[in-house]
Amino acid sequence: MSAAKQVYIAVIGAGGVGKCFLSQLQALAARKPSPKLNLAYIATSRKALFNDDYSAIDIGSAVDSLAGSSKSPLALSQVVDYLAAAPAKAVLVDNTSSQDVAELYPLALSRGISIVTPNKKAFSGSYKLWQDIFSAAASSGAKVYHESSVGAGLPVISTLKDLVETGDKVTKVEGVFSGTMSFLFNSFAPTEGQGGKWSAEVKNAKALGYTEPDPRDDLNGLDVARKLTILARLAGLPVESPTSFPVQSLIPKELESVASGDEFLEKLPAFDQQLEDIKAEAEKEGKVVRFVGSIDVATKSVKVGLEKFDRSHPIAALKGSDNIISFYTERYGSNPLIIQGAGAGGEVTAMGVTGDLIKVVSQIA
Ligand SMILES: NC(=O)C1=CN([C@@H]2O[C@H](COP(=O)(O)OP(=O)(O)OC[C@H]3O[C@@H](n4cnc5c(N)ncnc54)[C@H](OP(=O)(O)O)[C@@H]3O)[C@@H](O)[C@H]2O)C=CC1
Ligand SMILES: N[C@@H](CC=O)C(=O)O
Ligand code: NA
Repeated sequence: MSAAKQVYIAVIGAGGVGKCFLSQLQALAARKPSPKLNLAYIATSRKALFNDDYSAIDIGSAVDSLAGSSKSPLALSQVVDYLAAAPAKAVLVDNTSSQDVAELYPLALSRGISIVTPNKKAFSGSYKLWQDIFSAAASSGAKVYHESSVGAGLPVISTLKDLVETGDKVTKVEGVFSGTMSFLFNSFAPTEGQGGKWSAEVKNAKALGYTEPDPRDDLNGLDVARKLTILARLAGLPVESPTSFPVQSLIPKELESVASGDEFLEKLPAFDQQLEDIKAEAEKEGKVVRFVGSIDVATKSVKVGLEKFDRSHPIAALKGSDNIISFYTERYGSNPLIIQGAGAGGEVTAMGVTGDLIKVVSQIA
């Protein structure tokens, strides 16, 4: 097959999502699509695997080979140089939650490298970074897709883009945007039965691969704030940052300054009563508490935090790590367009990433 029929892929990050992505990529590559998908670089923060002549890394054994590799990762700007010099078009798949990698996107895009990622940092950082990313993509023609940055593999971003690009007017977006928060409240404050201990459920959410690498990024509301920042920007609001609107944190004040996520998890059981009190207050009204977010486009207001719901409300009745996202628009009137399903987990998140890769490859090769 000629070089022109190949697409070179670099993968940064091989954790919960990255490993699932690699197995989906292996299945995709085995289907022998045209063009051929050539894994040319893979790295974690400590190790890398690549060949100077761009010969393909075996996808099926990439994780094991990476663990045994003696190569250090290239500096991020060198990753861009390496991909820009590849014999055909290249895609950078960022499966990290790194701000440094996110800040590389404008440079990569400006050099013709497309980006596919579940990482929220680039799209919910400063508004300038957002503008730099999309103007670099517009000038070079490189593509940038980030479906899994909101609602994991659920078609949230593609749906919102379709609404906006087809001329509908989005008036409000609301719902449950965190798989971790959904799982925590569904198991700690279920609509029926007792529920588990808050700190134990936080550990479970981490073990199930729902949390951010540091679970405090979920519990402080910032992960949901990032998702709302992304959706608000796509709906036309130039939100400056995820800290420019009210966000409720569930981190106990006493633990705000602990040094690491592990130390936080160790100390959290001593503060379980704080969440028990919130749960009991809702129960007194016959309700359950849930962590939600909303964007009101007309008033330009975005907010994130706890609210009480009747037990029969669709938000109260969610299961597992499910998200529920309602789009109110002029066309849909008072019956919103609703998207519901798993909002976290390696396989469903990787599905969004692999789906994005398929779209990019079909456009660039
Ligand atoms: N888990 C989920 O359900 C969802 C996750 N996401 C997003 O997906 C991304 C990945 O999440 P997840 O897989 O759970 O996280 P993990 O912590 O499991 O994996 C992160 C991976 O990124 C690597 N990494 C981190 N920083 C760097 C860096 N600077 N350079 C190279 N590699 C780096 C880590 O390597 P090392 O171990 O060496 O540090 C690790 O391999 C995040 O952005 C997250 O927000 C989005 C939707 C759902
Ligand atoms: N930690 C996030 C992962 C997906 O974005 C969540 O729990 O929703
Ligand atoms: Na999504």
